[in-house]
Formats: sequence, C-alpha cells, structure tokens
Amino acid sequence: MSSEPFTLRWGIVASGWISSVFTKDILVDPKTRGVTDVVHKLVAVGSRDEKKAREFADKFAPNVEGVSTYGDYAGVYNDPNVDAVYIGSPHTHHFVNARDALLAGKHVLCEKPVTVNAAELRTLLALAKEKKKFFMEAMWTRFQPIAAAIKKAAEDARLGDIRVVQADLSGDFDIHNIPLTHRILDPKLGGGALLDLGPYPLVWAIIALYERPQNNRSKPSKITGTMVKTDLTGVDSNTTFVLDFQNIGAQAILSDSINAESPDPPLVIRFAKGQITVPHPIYKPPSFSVKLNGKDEVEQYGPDEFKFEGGGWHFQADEVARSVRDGKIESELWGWDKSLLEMEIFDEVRRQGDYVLPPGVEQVLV
Ligand SMILES: NC(=O)C1=CN([C@@H]2O[C@H](COP(=O)(O)OP(=O)(O)OC[C@H]3O[C@@H](n4cnc5c(N)ncnc54)[C@H](OP(=O)(O)O)[C@@H]3O)[C@@H](O)[C@H]2O)C=CC1
Ligand SMILES: O=C1OC[C@@H](O)[C@H](O)[C@H]1O
Repeated sequence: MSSEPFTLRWGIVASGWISSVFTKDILVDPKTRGVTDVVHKLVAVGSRDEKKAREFADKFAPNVEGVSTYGDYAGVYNDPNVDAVYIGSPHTHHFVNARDALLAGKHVLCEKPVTVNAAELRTLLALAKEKKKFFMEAMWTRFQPIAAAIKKAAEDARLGDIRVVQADLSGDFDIHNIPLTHRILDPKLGGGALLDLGPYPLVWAIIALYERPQNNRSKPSKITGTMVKTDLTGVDSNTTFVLDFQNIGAQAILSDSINAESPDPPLVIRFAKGQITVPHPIYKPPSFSVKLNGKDEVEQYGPDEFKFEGGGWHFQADEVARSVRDGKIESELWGWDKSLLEMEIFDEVRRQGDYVLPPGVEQVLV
C-alpha cells in the first residue's frame, strides 16, 4: 500500500503580514506536528505589485525553487500549477478575491472574517457548491490541538451543565498614532474591533455552546450587541455582544477592543460544577486549567503538551489538504454553517451598534 503523502500546491494572494506567517508555516515539515498524510508546496505568489511578490517569495520561501510571482492576483487564479488559493487581503477584499479564485476553478482558504456580511458569504458558498470546490474561512484557532482538548474538557460530565462563556480579544493598536488609512481604522477596509477581533471570542462560544452536543447545532436564541465608536474614523473601538442559548440555559458574553489590552484571564467557561480558565492569547492559547467547585486543586493542561514548530497556522492548511484529497468541499470542523453564523451575528451586532460600512464596500447586500 502506498504511503506517499498527498501534496497540496498553494498560491498566495496578497503579500501582507498574515500571508507571510501562513507561508512560513506551510513550509514547516508536517512531520514536526505528527502529520504524515499531507504536505504543502508553495507554487505562486500574487501581489498588486510584482516586485513585492518576488521579494515576498525570496524572503519567506528562500529555499523553495520555481515559485511563480505575479503583479496581480489573477495570475495566481489562472496558474495551472495552483490547487488552492490562500487569501490574505483586507476583510473588504475577501469576497471579490475568493469569488475570482472559485470562478477560476481553485479551492479557497480565505482569511477571517471570511467576508464583511452574510450576503457576501452566501454568494460564495453557492459558487463553491456550483464549482464543486473546497471553501473555508481560515479560522485557525479551531484547528489547533488545544481547541480539541478544551472542547473535550468542556464536555466532561464532572463540570456539569454549561452556564456562561466569557471571552475577550483586545489589543492596543495605538490608534491615535497610526494612519487613518490603517486597516484597523479605515471603514473602507472594514475597520474596527468587531470584524477584526470578534471572530476569536466567537470561536470559543461556537466550540463551547454551538457545538455542545445538547445544543443540536441551534443558533443563538437572542443576539445583543453594543458598540462604542472612535471619533477618528467612526469604526467601533469597543464592542460587546451577548449570545443567548436559551435551549441549553447558557450565555456567551463576548468583547473586543482596539484601544485596550485583554482582561486577564481573557477566557473563562463557567459550568454548574466548576470552570475552565484559558490564558492569553485566545487565538492560540498555550494552556488551560480546570477547577471543580469545592476542590482546592486546579488541574493544569499544557503548555508542554501543546507545543509545536511554527506559528500554528499550518493546522488549518492540513485540513484543506485532507479535504481536497478526499473530494470534500466543506470542512467538518469549521463548516460553512459556522462561518455563516459568525457573519449573521456580526451583521446583527453592527445593525444594533449602528455601524454602517461606507457605500460600495459591501459587494452583496441581502
Ligand atoms: N489569522 C490570523 O491570525 C490573522 C488574520 N488576519 C486577517 O488577514 C487579513 C489581512 O491582514 P494583514 O495581513 O494584517 O494586513 P496587511 O495590511 O499586512 O496586508 C494586507 C495585504 O492585502 C493586500 N491589499 C489588497 N488591497 C489592499 C488595500 N486596498 N489596502 C491594503 N492592502 C491591500 C496588500 O498586498 P499586496 O500589496 O501584495 O497586494 C497588503 O499587503 C485581514 O482580513 C485580517 O483579518 C490578520 C492578522 C492575523
Ligand atoms: O487575526 C488577528 O489576530 C491577532 C490580531 O492582533 C490581528 O489584528 C487580527 O487580525
């Protein structure tokens, strides 16, 4: 029987920060994380500027031969050697970039937030279905081994019924000293806390509440959101949203800020009989602890058992490779329902918070 790993050939779209760390990660030998069934190959990079694409390949993949570089993104979509396109452009460009990649017949891994509204996402999902191509939001946190361990702990009968998920991802972006055109501040790039940071507190609510077996994949019974805007550009600097899961008697209290650091601890999951505490950063937690009510001892998990080589973005790449190999168009772990739920929640929070994106930014409305 052949034990040759399946090779997925990647084309990278946009040469910014997240594309650089993703590219470095797919070049990490998968065996270092115990993966032997798939491998990744970088074959193309596209930037709005060909010089930047070449510099990107030279800097982040210096030992990879034959990487094609393009001065536009279409070069990557139309490259016959590319199987899957990774999209690392700003939020507001995800829809058009993912659409064009799918139309060219490529599989797609698209950065978070997958689009800027649910209508854009629905259009992409219909296209992926029509073209029979794999499509996934790059919700990397869900694929880290620690996420599975925390989910298992959250479903441990010793803790009893789940009550509350409190999660925050914040960061001080020094907003008074960065250009108003920075993607975190510019409404034309979907700036603000919710769209950039909101996916992370939400992923923990999805793991602990939406995925909880007793919840039967029911959506939240109620969504409540509130936003404080910065006078600089009008984007949300601080957002809090609450998700009620009435059927399991639980609630998520989620927040994010672009001008303050996260509280410590940033993630606490409370149960009838105890709690799970997770330290910063919630997008890549190093460890977690479980405390049962009435017991002095705290059970500590990690950090040693969750260490790996690379930045942690490669686990989601392995999921894409396996899915493509197996002819799937959707991930089982981060399926389309979860990205759609995320976008529907964000649409509702922006509606309640009165955050309207500038005209023309949303490519599909309703
Ligand atoms: N999963 C994660 O851990 C992270 C995810 N992200 C997500 O990745 C996306 C990009 O973030 P990040 O890499 O930090 O951003 P950067 O600003 O560093 O890079 C974005 C790149 O997009 C391209 N681009 C295309 N159109 C525009 C435009 N109008 N303005 C600016 N850039 C443009 C540029 O590449 P070029 O010039 O080559 O075309 C640019 O370098 C966001 O959606 C963000 O949410 C960000 C950080 C972490
Ligand atoms: O995905 C992300 O994770 C970390 C944040 O600092 C960053 O702005 C965001 O895009």
